[in-house]
Amino acid sequence: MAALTWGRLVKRKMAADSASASASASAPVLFSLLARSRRCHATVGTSKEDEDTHAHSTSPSILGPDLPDIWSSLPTSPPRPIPIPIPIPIPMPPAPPTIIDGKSIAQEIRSHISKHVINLKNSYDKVPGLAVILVGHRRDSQSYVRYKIKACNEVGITSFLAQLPHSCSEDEVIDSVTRFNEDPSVHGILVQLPLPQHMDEERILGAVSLHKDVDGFHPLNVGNLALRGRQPLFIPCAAKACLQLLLRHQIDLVGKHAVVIGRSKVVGLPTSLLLQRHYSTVSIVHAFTHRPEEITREADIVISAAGVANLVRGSWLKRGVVVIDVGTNPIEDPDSEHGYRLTGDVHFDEAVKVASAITPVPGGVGPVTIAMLLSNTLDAAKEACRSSV
Ligand SMILES: NC(=O)C1=CN([C@@H]2O[C@H](COP(=O)(O)OP(=O)(O)OC[C@H]3O[C@@H](n4cnc5c(N)ncnc54)[C@H](OP(=O)(O)O)[C@@H]3O)[C@@H](O)[C@H]2O)C=CC1
Ligand SMILES: Nc1nc(=O)c2c([nH]1)NC[C@@H]1CN(c3ccc(C(=O)N[C@@H](CCC(=O)O)C(=O)O)cc3)C=[N+]21
Repeated sequence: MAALTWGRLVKRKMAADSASASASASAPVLFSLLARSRRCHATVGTSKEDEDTHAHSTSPSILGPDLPDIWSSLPTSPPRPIPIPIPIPIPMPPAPPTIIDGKSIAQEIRSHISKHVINLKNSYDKVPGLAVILVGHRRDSQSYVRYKIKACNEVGITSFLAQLPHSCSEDEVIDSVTRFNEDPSVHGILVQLPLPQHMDEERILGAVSLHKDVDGFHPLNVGNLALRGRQPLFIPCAAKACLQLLLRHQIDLVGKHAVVIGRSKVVGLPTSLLLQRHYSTVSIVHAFTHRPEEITREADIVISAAGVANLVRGSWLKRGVVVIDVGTNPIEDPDSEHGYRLTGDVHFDEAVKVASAITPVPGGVGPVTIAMLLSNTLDAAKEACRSSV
């Protein structure tokens, strides 16, 4: 409606001008009216997006088909002085953000892995095997282990599960690790974390054979990831998943400022190392970082793995930033089936208004992390074939 009303005013003004002014004056008049019309419509919308949409959509209506019907109704007041035309830049509306679909990327990766598993079976009569060691009865750990086993079944990887009670000794866990180290049908070993507090995590993880360390937590694999010119045998799955999501979306990493929130061996540390290998400039934010929002606001890419629900607010982010949310945090929700739901580290509803691309939780990094575990297991089985011929 507003567009039409202004269109009519324009025509009235033109009619008045045409009655008094010479033909040579009409071009600047039209230009000034166009400019004013744009300015006028810019006030109609309530948001920046509205402004831009109106600025684009109204200009044709000024010269539109309703032009002749108001020639007869002239304005009663005298024409106002014509302002000097000022060209108004018309900003392009921001493109809607890409919601990175981890589920479908994981599906693609899994079907690729399935084919390789079949090839390996046909060519070498070898089926990749993944062993998972689960200590205790944490509900979240049990679910994650279930997902891993289900994913193995889907792609034809054999899975083995050792379940130990919370009260077992560190040596009993090491015994399980040793048995799987020696079993030729097991190519990858994963000790589900966290372990009970009374256990020395580093000792247990250090016992996993370097060649079966599909989690990539062995100190030699971590060291080789950190050192230029060296190649780790395995890279931690969540870090690989983050890079997969970025690379598959053709997000340029070279020279970009990436901020990683968290520095754990599971996610933060390997992700920051991997980003450096891809030539990003990396800042690390952790629990002791002062004013983290000042650092994230400078980032082209933010990867959050703090385990703190809704830590990263929209105001922490620069417009156009790419956001990868690794955090998987259960929050109470009496309306959902299990009394809780999962949420990320990033306040999605705020961040989605600022970001150019963002991963959701669930359905972002998580499924790709599991796909990377399958991929590492397949690599371990291939390597075992190579070393046995
Ligand atoms: N989607 C997926 O595939 C995966 C998701 N996850 C999820 O990612 C999250 C992190 O996991 P994980 O690395 O194992 O967790 P950890 O608890 O081991 O590490 C958390 C890291 O975040 C930092 N941190 C904690 N609070 C803050 C804060 N307020 N501000 C800034 N930094 C903070 C800690 O800093 P400091 O070192 O100083 O203590 C630490 O480095 C969890 O939600 C987990 O469930 C984990 C693995 C895979
Ligand atoms: N040795 C070891 N290696 C790990 O890699 C490891 C670990 N221990 N301990 C726990 C964390 C956590 N982690 C996740 C993996 C997948 C999802 C995942 O698939 N999440 C789904 C949702 C799952 C749901 O709905 O419950 C998603 O985000 O869409 C989440 C978290 C791996 N971790």
